[in-house]
Amino acid sequence: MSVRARQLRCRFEGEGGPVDALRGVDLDVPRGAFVAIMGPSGSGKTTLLHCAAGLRTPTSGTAELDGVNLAELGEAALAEVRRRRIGFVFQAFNLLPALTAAQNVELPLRLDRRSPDPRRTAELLARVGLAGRGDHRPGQLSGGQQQRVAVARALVTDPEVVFADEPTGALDIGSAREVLSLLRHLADRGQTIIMVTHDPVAASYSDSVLFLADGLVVDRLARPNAATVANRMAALVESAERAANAVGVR
Ligand SMILES: Nc1ncnc2c1ncn2[C@@H]1O[C@H](COP(=O)(O)OP(=O)(O)OP(=O)(O)O)[C@@H](O)[C@H]1O
Repeated sequence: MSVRARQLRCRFEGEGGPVDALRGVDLDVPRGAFVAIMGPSGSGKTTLLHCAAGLRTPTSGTAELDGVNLAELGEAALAEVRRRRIGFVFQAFNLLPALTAAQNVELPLRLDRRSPDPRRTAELLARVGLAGRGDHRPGQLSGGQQQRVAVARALVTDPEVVFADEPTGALDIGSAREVLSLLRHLADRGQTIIMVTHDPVAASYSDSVLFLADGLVVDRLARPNAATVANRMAALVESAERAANAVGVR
């Protein structure tokens, strides 16, 4: 599934006044591409992911999946697209504490009134390194294990596009590598992957990196390697800090 956005703007009414999280962002991700989104904290990465996936309505601009403008879908059709065609890994995992790991993974199928196949659930848990943990509840799992349950849950419907918000943020190096290799494999098979990350090594698994700063796309990098990504990020963070200091001085 291709993902496209044009001139996305998103304004939040914050306590200290309005915040423009996105100020005109374009996104073009062809089917089967793996794109990483990076940028300093607060640059709009999560907001972009939510708008592109139809979880949030932008203030203006358009988000399209396979050429269909999400704003033109009714609530029911949009919910169906989200249930059947999109997988989303939330930054805060969003697991249900009363359900086991396996039940959490199967939830998107049950919400779609489909019967889960326990073998497929077990296989997915094994692929994220959680073989034999299916009957544990989130409270009995480490943060990294919970994050891997969240990744397995996003994949259970075999979605055409996976949006992942820092899917390796809580993982040790070995588990992160497993999850990233899995995402890379899915992209090579034709699933589209859009991943927010702070980690240059994670970004190096992608086909291209989009850099955001202050709600705008400020750079792009094709065929990234970790060192080049780290250099670009360092430059971006430095200029964001310089801009913040300049505002403070004024
Ligand atoms: N619900 C909200 N209400 C008010 N302001 C918000 C809301 N969500 C995000 N923002 C603001 O919008 C801006 C962009 O937030 P966003 O979470 O998209 O950034 P981010 O790049 O994902 O940050 P991080 O790397 O810290 O997760 C920030 O200034 C944030 O404080």
